[in-house]
Amino acid sequence: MEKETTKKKHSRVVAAVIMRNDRYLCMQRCRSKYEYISERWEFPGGKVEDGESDHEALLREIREEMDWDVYVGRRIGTIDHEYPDFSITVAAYLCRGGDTDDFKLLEHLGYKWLTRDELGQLAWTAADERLIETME
Ligand SMILES: Nc1nc2c([nH]c(=O)n2[C@H]2C[C@H](O)[C@@H](COP(=O)(O)OP(=O)(O)OP(=O)(O)O)O2)c(=O)[nH]1
Repeated sequence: MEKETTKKKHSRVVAAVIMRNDRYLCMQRCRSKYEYISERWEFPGGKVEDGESDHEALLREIREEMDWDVYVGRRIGTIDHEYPDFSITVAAYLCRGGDTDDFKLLEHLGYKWLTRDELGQLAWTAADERLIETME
């Protein structure tokens, strides 16, 4: 009974949907204790810290994960998703990076630039699968 009433931890997450020409930057997460996100594909980003704006969080996360500076554009979607152990609200922003891949994979296993039609080839996190469905 106790377990059923225990509230899951909720986090606010920002994700950078980085476009170059007609391609999207897709990043593969590392192994995780949660099998449902382990090695899944995602848009780079992470949890928003207290007192931080989405914009600040995105710039900080992309620097931490990729040592890269991006231009953050408009918000393209917000998804509330409940995973078995926690829940998140992901706000996705359309972003642009430089013209070359001069970033590092400090926290990811790999990356791919894919067109909208190719995105379905990857094993995305469940939240991102829903986000991608909403993208034209
Ligand atoms: N970064 C990112 N996280 C996502 C996406 N989709 C999705 O479900 N998530 C989930 C996976 C994680 O549980 C959570 C983000 O946490 P994170 O581990 O990437 O961020 P963080 O570095 O701030 O977290 P932490 O390791 O310090 O706890 O949101 C996405 O597109 N990008």
